[in-house]
Amino acid sequence: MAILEVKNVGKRFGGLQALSDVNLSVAENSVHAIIGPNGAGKSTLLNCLVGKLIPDTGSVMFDGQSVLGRKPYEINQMGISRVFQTPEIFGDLTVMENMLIPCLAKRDGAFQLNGWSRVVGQQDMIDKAEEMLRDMHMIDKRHMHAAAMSRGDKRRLEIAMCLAQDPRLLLLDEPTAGMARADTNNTIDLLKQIKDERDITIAIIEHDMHVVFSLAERITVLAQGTPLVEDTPDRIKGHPKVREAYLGESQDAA
Ligand SMILES: Nc1ncnc2c1ncn2[C@@H]1O[C@H](COP(=O)(O)OP(=O)(O)OP(=O)(O)O)[C@@H](O)[C@H]1O
Repeated sequence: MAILEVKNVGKRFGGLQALSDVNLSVAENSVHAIIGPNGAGKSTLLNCLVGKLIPDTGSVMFDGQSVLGRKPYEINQMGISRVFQTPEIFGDLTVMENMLIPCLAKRDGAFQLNGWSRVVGQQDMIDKAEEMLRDMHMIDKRHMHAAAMSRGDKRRLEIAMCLAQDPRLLLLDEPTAGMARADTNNTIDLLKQIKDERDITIAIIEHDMHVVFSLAERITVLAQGTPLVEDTPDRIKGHPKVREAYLGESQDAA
């Protein structure tokens, strides 16, 4: 069963048709990758899923409900969490303080600026944040300032913050961009662990074909704003249209 159904989505920026007739069906509990050359429309599509952009045409249904016209925080509350290309964490706060923010937001519906005062003495919030850090193998870093961590650990923290909201769909926008190979491999292992241990669907935009082929069960290839092909990783690897439009760009991918 599909948890996310995108039908005939189009988006124009002035004279540029960034997306046209995009259809995408993401099966529940799968890992679905969206790949394509630079400028293919991947980020625009993701932005249409989370309420940052409103498509000109088409529909986006999550778990049978339309996300169109909803604000990003409402879509987040429906169960869609997004991890950005650049980790969105609070560098001046400790790892534990960062973790408490989504825990509070989940409980209260939104994070309030006076939220900290309400954490004091609330052991259940602290327990939840610690449990998440333990799950993500970050408990020993809980007193560290987030800014002092490696790029891989920042990404790990951001993913942990998304998971604390118990999303049903996790959207990852180039989660390994700018990472060294060791951090990339750790992120692959982390995402595999998340997939194995949770009732969650993952949609991932990624340029690194090692990441895509390590994780994805289905792949949609976008080119010039429209899906070129959708198939299993094995079939995508050998698909002549894909090689021509995308994989030909990278020797790694062949
Ligand atoms: N806010 C905007 N205003 C005008 N044009 C935009 C805007 N956002 C994206 N575009 C254009 O839309 C097209 C698709 O961009 P998009 O960022 O979605 O591609 P992408 O596949 O994510 O590329 P990349 O892999 O380089 O991140 C590009 O030509 C881009 O310049």
